[in-house]
Amino acid sequence: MRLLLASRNRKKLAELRRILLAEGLAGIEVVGLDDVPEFPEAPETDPTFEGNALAKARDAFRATGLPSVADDSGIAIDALNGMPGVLSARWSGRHGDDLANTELVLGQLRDVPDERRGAAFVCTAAFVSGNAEVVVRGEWRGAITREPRGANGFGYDPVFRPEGHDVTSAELSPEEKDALSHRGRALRLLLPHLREPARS
Ligand SMILES: O=P(O)(O)OP(=O)(O)OP(=O)(O)OC[C@H]1O[C@@H](n2cnc3c(O)ncnc32)[C@H](O)[C@@H]1O
Ligand SMILES: [Mg+2]
Repeated sequence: MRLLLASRNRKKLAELRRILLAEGLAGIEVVGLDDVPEFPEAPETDPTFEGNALAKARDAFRATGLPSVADDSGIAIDALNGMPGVLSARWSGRHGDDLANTELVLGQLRDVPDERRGAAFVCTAAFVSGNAEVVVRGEWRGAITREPRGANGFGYDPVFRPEGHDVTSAELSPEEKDALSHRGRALRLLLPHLREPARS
């Protein structure tokens, strides 16, 4: 069976691929959007991670006929009432500009004391195939630092210090991040559903 990972974010795609391959999905070949003919993608307009993930996975399944996984994710900052949330990728106004997005968040939190800098990474993963639609959610709590640190990962990783750690998630190794992260948690919840159709 071929499984399509429907993301345009190269670094997110690499994480999705890495997490799934680490789980040893026998009989499943993981492909990305670059491996299938291009298709129109609806804008991500839903106010919830779940709604956007499902829309992305449905688009991909409808266009390709391949069982498809989509991930809608972001960071929810307590002191910003849960924002940027679903707007995380374009918080600064420029989609995918990780540097501008993190700089903006650091500026918005400049006067927020350490004990109120809590945040959570959220990942919802949706799986759509011929006979099933499943959506799961993984969360990873931590705090927003005062300066970026570390070169691994992407997005807000350099300014996110996971609970129980003294380093940012951009200072964790890829394997450490996957073991703890919102994305790792969500995908591991999805695994039993992915294995199901591979047997039939
Ligand atoms: O929609 P696709 O094509 O998958 O790619 P995207 O980058 O637009 O993805 P989202 O709409 O789900 O937005 C997710 C944003 O949230 C942030 N984010 C999500 N997971 C993250 C992680 O593990 N580490 C750091 N930042 C993350 C990062 O800024 C992402 O661009
Ligand atoms: Mg997106």
